[in-house]
Formats: sequence, structure tokens, C-alpha cells
Amino acid sequence: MSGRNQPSTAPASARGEILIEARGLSKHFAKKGAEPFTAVAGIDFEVRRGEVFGFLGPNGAGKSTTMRMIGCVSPSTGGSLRVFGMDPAADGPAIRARLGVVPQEDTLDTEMQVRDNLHVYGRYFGLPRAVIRERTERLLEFVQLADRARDKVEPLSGGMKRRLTIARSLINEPEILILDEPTTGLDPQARHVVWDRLYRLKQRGTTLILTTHYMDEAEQLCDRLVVMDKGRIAAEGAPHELIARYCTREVLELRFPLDEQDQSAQKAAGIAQKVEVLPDRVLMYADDGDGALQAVRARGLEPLTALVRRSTLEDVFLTLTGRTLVD
Ligand SMILES: Nc1ncnc2c1ncn2[C@@H]1O[C@H](COP(=O)(O)OP(=O)(O)OP(=O)(O)O)[C@@H](O)[C@H]1O
Repeated sequence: MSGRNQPSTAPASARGEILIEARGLSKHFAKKGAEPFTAVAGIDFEVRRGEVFGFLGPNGAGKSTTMRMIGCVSPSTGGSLRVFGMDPAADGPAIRARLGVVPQEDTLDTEMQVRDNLHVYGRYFGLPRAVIRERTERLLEFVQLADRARDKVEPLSGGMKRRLTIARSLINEPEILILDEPTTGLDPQARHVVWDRLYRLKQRGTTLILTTHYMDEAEQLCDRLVVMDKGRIAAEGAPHELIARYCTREVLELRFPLDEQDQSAQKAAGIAQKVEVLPDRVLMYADDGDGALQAVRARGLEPLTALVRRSTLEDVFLTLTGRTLVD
């Protein structure tokens, strides 16, 4: 039996059944009088039951387009995609019934009461009224909006609206929850509350697929992720694996007077495994950041500020693409 050959350290999600499988998946948009624009350029990935799978990348990388293909709202134009073993082109309604979707833009009915937004969604899925009522109560409790159930949506804060959208997406008890940039535009505290709810869902074993350009979000929540750039997958793995594969253990961040940056970086050549000169700072990739800083100073360089930190997914992205993730 193949299952016996699995390494014992593999997380449960790594052994789960494949729920989504993409092979050479592409999306081209026709452009009048021009070559078609390729938003997704032949990507391969799979998502297993119970895992939190992330698409990390900058604006325009093709993350939302991929989500929309999985959500059966935008047909692929090349390659193959199976969701629950079914084809989105032929089995859209059957797939959608088992998915929950939190789109990038809130699509709540702001004139309605909070709970009615869930009721309408429940009816869309053909659920009995008693089931809708029971789930609405439970879900509003879960997203900490029970006390706002009878309020109109409009005056709610951005974070509350996002949580309501998450509650709404769960009304059909989906097997997979798709979240397109669930925390974009929220202030840090509101982001934290949303993360916390997503983390609860993860603990309950809900399969989550999310896109984000926040590396800390991806690092904390995702079991596995792909780094997307310009419609392609640049790397795939668990966050810690990607960091270990593409980066040194630590990064030394140095700030010099801006007109001395390039010259200072040149003087520091050879100290670190790799040096990146950004518009406002110099990054030196070294397993021992403090040692690198000592070596920098030994060469007579005096940075305005120096910070040693561990490598992050942001560094992975920079290493892979030569660009920063969030400008
Ligand atoms: N309907 C469309 N017609 C033409 N081009 C499109 C369409 N939808 C998306 N694109 C283009 O495809 C590319 C990928 O867009 P997509 O929204 O998937 O990126 P993203 O990674 O989700 O970025 P963002 O964080 O901005 O949502 C972009 O250049 C975008 O302008």
C-alpha cells in the first residue's frame, strides 16, 4: 500500500485526498486589435483536503484570475482543471454548491440587515429555512457579529463587513473556502481578527485557499503556497521550506545616506552570500547577520541604521523575481 511509504513526518494535509488539480492551466484575455493578454500562463498545482493553500504574489500576478477559474466564474482557456474531480466547464453548479467564496470586493447587500444577507445566500443554495436560521445564528456568533444581526450592513466597519462575507460564504458548509485577499484594505487590528477566524477554520479542518500579498499572513496561515509572478508559478512549498531553499537564515538590513548606498554595497561585497540594493536600504543575506554586520564595520562602513532579522517570504520573492512584493 502506497500510504505505508509516506514519511511519518508528513502532515495530515499532505496525505489528504486531492480536491483541486491544475495542469498547464491558462487564461488568455482577448484584446481588440492586439495579441491576447496572458493572465495565467500554464500553471500546475494541487490542493489537498484539509490544507491551507496560498497564492502569494504582487498585483497582477494572476491570483484572482486563478481563483475565479476554480470558483467556476471564469472559464480557463488552456490546460486542465479539476475541482472535486469535476470539470468547471461542465459541472459548475455542482462544484459551486460545495465551495464558499469570499471575493476581493465585498458584494454584501448593504441595504439589508446583517442576518438577511445570510438568509438570502442560504435560499440561493436551496437550504430549508430552519437550517438557514440555525446556521445564521451559529455563523454570526463565529464571526463575532451576533450582536449586530438586526443592524443594516452599511454602517459596519470594513473588518466587520469582511467577517460577514466570511460568514455568508460558510452558509452552505463548503468543503473548500476560497478567499481572495481576505485582509486587503483592513487596518492591522481588523486584519488580526479576520486571521484569527481563518485560523479557527483551519483548526477545524476546513480546506482554505487564499490569495494574499501579505507575506506574514501567508507565513502564518498557509501549510503550502505557490509564489506567483506574471502568470507563472515561481516556486512552491511550505513557507519554511521556501525560506530555507531560497534564502539565508538571516538578513542584515542596512540604511546608508541614499547617495552612498551603491558605493557602500560595493565596499561590502563578498561579506554576505547575496546583496540586494533597494531604493531605501541594502539587504545582505547571511546566515549570521551579526557576524556580517561586524565585517561591514571592519571595512570602515558606518550605516545609519542596521537591523538583523530572520528571512521571510518577502525575501524569497525578492530572490526569485528581483522585485519587492509590496511596493
Ligand atoms: N477581464 C479581464 N480582461 C483583461 N485583462 C484582465 C481581466 N482580468 C484580469 N486581467 C489582467 O490579468 C492580470 C492578472 O490579474 P489578476 O487580477 O488575476 O491579478 P492578481 O494577482 O489577482 O492581482 P490583484 O492583487 O491586483 O488582484 C492583470 O494584468 C489584469 O489586468
